[in-house]
Amino acid sequence: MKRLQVLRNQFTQLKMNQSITYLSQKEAYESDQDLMSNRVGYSIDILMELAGQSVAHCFHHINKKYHNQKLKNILVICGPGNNGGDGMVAARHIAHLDKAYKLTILLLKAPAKDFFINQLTICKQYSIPIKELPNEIDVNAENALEKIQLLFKSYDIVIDALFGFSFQPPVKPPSDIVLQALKNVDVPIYSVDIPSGWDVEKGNIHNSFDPAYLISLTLPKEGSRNFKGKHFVGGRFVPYEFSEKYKWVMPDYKDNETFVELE
Ligand SMILES: NC(=O)C1=CN([C@@H]2O[C@H](COP(=O)(O)OP(=O)(O)OC[C@H]3O[C@@H](n4cnc5c(N)ncnc54)[C@H](O)[C@@H]3O)[C@@H](O)[C@H]2O)[C@H](O)CC1
Ligand SMILES: [K+]
Repeated sequence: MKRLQVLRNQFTQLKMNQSITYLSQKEAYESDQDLMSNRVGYSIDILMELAGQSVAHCFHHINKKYHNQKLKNILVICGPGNNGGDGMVAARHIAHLDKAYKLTILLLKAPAKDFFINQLTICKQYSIPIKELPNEIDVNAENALEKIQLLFKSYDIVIDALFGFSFQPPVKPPSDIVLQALKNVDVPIYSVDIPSGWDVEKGNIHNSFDPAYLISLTLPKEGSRNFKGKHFVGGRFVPYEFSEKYKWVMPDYKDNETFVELE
């Protein structure tokens, strides 16, 4: 009888995850704005903290389950927008989960906004080195691609927090060379929200890299429907009323977990 109940729960879970809602770029943007409206009351700091923490928890779960907790040396590539901010938050939460994790943040350029400067200040309290690509590598040199690939290969894992749901192709330099380098490294890549360089609605139509893992936030985006790797969602911060308001089917989170794997 108990076994039957377990199977029934698994089936419900499977059905739920298969039929959850996928968002268009516009829907992702508008619902994010709604979360931060006076009506709902979140701020970007709160949302990013929750999003980044769910990425960290999910990352740790994957590392334990699929890599025997052996991968320790982690590069977090952070882009200029909030996807990059999620990467910064995730980095310091990962630092809390196992003292053996060694994190490095790679920025494409120095951030101008106080908000990101503050995020990096917190990361410094965790002794996370913060590198800027132009200080590491001359991106205009002939061998720049090779050098970036070598840099990436010196880590066990790369977390891709370069672009999220606001990405508009075509990709501009120097991000183009970074995406190209990611295509040629064989370390596991974890993408935050959407694999960078993918069209948010049409998927990998610009021949970008294919990450091993994707951690979508709030809900997956249309472009990730045909994602072939292991797909997770972190979004256990969206008020229940959003399901009703937007006719969303949200994933079913278990116990006290902040992420869920899509089957
Ligand atoms: N509700 C949620 O799920 C939350 C998600 N969060 C994260 O926020 C990002 C979206 O953030 P946003 O700042 O709007 O944009 P991006 O990070 O995607 O990047 C914008 C950044 O990138 C530049 N850019 C755009 N296209 C290109 C291009 N072709 N080439 C080069 N550069 C490009 C643009 O100029 C901007 O500077 C979402 O995905 C989540 O990860 C929140 O953190 C919390 C709530
Ligand atoms: K990304």
